[in-house]
Amino acid sequence: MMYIGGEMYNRIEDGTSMVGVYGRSDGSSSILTSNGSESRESHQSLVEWLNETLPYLNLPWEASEEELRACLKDGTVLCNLLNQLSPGSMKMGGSFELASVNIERFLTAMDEMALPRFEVSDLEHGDMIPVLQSLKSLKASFSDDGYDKNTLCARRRWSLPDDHSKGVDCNFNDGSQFKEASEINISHAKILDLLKSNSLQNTSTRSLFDMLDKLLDENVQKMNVDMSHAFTSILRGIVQVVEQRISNQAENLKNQNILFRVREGKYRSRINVLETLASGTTDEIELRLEEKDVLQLKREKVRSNAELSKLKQELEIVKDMHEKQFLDLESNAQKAKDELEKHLKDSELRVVDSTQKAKELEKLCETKTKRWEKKEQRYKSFINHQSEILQELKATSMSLKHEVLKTGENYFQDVNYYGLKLRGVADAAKNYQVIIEENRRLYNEVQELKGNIRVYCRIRPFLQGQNKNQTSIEYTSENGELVVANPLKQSKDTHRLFKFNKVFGPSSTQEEVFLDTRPLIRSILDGYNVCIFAYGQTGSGKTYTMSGPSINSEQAWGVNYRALNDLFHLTQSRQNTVMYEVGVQMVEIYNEQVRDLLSEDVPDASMHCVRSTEDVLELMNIGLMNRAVGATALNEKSSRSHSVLSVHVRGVDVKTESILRGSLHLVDLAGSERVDRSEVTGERLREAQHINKSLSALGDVIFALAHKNPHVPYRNSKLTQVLQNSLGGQAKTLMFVQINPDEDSYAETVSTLKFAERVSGVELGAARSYKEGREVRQLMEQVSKLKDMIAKKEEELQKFKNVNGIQKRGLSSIRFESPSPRRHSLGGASPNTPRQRQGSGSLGRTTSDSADELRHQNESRPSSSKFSDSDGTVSSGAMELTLFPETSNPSEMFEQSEQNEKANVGPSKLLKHTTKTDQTRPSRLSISTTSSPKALTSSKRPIAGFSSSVKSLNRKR
Ligand SMILES: Nc1ncnc2c1ncn2[C@@H]1O[C@H](COP(=O)(O)OP(=O)(O)OP(=O)(O)O)[C@@H](O)[C@H]1O
Repeated sequence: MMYIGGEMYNRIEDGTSMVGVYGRSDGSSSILTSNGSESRESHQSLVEWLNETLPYLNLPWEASEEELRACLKDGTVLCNLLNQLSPGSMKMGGSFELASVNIERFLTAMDEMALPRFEVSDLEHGDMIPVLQSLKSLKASFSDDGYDKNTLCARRRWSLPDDHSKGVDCNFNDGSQFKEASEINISHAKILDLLKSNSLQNTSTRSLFDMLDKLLDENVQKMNVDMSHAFTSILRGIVQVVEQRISNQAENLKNQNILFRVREGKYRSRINVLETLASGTTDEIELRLEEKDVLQLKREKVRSNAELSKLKQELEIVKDMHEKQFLDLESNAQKAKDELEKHLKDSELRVVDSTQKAKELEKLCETKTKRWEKKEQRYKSFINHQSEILQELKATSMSLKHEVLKTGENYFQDVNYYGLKLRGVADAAKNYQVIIEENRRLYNEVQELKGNIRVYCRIRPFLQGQNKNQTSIEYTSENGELVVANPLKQSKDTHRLFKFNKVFGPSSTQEEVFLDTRPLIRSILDGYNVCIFAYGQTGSGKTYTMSGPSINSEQAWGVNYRALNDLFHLTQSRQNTVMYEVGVQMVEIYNEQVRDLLSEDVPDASMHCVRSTEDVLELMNIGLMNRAVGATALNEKSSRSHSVLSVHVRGVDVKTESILRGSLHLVDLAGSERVDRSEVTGERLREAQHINKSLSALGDVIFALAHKNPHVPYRNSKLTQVLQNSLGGQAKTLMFVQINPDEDSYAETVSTLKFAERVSGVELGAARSYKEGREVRQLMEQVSKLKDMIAKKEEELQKFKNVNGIQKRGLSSIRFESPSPRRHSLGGASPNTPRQRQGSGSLGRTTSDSADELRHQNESRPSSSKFSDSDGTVSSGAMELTLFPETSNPSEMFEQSEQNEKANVGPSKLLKHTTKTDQTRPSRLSISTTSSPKALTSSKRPIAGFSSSVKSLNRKR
């Protein structure tokens, strides 16, 4: 567009300059000057025309070029001239306007009219011909024979008011408005207004093209639908104007061509006139004029001819040029038209395209805008939320900081506080063990004073093949606490707490167990009666605790061996002050029958004097071998009987000759489990029933003792009869409660522990030692002598009765009144007397001796009445006598011991020995159930009281 516009513009200029060239060529100037008259004529006509147009000029008719220059130099005249020709076409800036500005404004107008122009310098100080030529052209344009259309057209072009101070384009005020409009992107309405006001007509072609360019370049992208229509309209308007101009130009050119032809004709006619003049009047001239003039004329003619031919040539050239120019212009116009149309189509397509794109863009923009708005909203809310959270976090962090600081302070305070406390605790902990020991000792002492039955609990370790994880033992403590729980039921109710004097865990050794038992055992050397029994279900370790798994290893020894071993050591260490005698009995209660374990052929308890540990071991071996052992599902070697090992000690103080008597009963009870669990039938079932019966009788006795009942049912079983002295008397009693740790035994364990708990609450009263002083002994001897005397007197009396029948009745009545020795020995009113407890105190004595003793015992033990047997058939005291016999005359026991010593035999040999000797001299230590010859031959001398009592027991079964 620019190119086309620019080209067109140049063409027009070229055209103009051609005109100028035509007007201002040196040739023409010389022609004008050479043709003085015509030149003058034209000069004069120009001056004339100027004066006519602007009368105030009042130029002289023959005004020189310099005069004209002076007149036209400031440009005002030129502008006024145009204003005069086309009134109001030029806005005059007044006297302040610069000359160059006025001239330029004039020249621009000339350009627009496609009239030849001149240079400002020409007017100022150069050649005036171009100036004059230009004015002449102007004059010709506005002359009557000139082309009014052009004039009108030209007039239209520069007739609008203009801001002359804005340079070349400033002439076209509306064009500049368009330019501005395009530059500032004027509104559609404004563009349309411009179109309607037809201002485009007055805009230069170049400006139009510029405008178009800018519109296309800058606004097509931004254009919306409405704008695109306006834009199309503008384009159409511009194209129409350009077309119109091109056609005008073409018209102009045609007119100029015609003008040139007219002029050519004129020049031709003039040339003809001049030729005619030259040929027709030669003679006259020659005649009339002087030869000088003729020559001058000839020269002028030649020159005119030359000039004419030159003019012709020039005319031809100009003609050709014009034609060529015309053709060029036409073709250019056509090209421009085509290109413009093409451009228009392109523009339209682009506009449509742009419109579509704009629509799409608009839609896209809308959706994007919406999306962005949504996003913005979301971000805003997110940021708000975040800032709220941040605030909260800040607040939290502050509070946390405070809290941390506070906690830190508290922590340090606490640390200091607890440090102090800890120091206190550490100090206390140092003494804790000591205090615990002290507490235990004190507790035991209190228990001792109260006479409580001590209870030690021992937990058997898991045996091989048992699952160690399935235990019912939850907790054990040093101070005798034990918690059992049912592992099959996971609730708190299943947890049970028991408290005993001591709890030995599975890892406790035999030695540890004995160490806690030893003080008790040792007390028998001080004259106390001690009973230790082991209670628990089958396989819970009763035999293990009491006897140990093997007698061959000292480490494995149970309480029995260790106790006797310890006693021997003690008796030896004390032998300078006290002379001790130790006798041992071992029986078992099987199916409610008492059986001696040390003498096969003697069914009742036989006493065996022992002097060393070896003696004891030998005796026990015999006892263990004789013990009834049966196989059950629970324990292969489960003993089905209660075994009782009794140790009797008699000590004589060397200095005071006072006598100490103490006894120790070590009882290994049969398994306490229920019958149904033993899975036994027949004989085994009967055994189990007996065992259970005796154990429940034991429980009843303990229950009666715990409640301090006036009646204690000792007689309900052999076991309770055997243990009567230990349970009800003023003895020291210790029970080992044995438990299995496995979960299967939970029920048995709990029932065992419950039983043990009841036992531990039983108070027997403070234990008392039996010490017999010399005086008492002397008195007893006196009593014995007196008894002997009475007996003699009775014998004499009997003889006398036999002699005198009359006196027989009276004697009988006396005998009836006197208490029966047997009755006394069997317990009578006070079976629990010391003599009865000693049992063997009546061994080898007469019934009168027994009666004396009984009397003595009644005096010394009035409180024993509570154990009296109401029916008088057999008393627990009788059992006491049989199992825990005491020789009233210790020398008998020593006598026997000495005999053994002389024979240099141990307990087993003693058995044999006694077997042999007892046939002739029954031992006082031996016990038999009957006084039959068989019994007498069974190595021990039968004890009347014991025999009868055992018989009675067996009868009771
Ligand atoms: N403390 C223990 N350490 C190691 N093994 C033990 C312990 N206690 C018991 N045992 C073992 O457990 C098994 C059963 O023990 P024991 O025979 O002493 O039980 P019991 O209660 O006497 O049985 P029963 O009522 O049938 O006589 C034995 O093999 C024994 O060696």
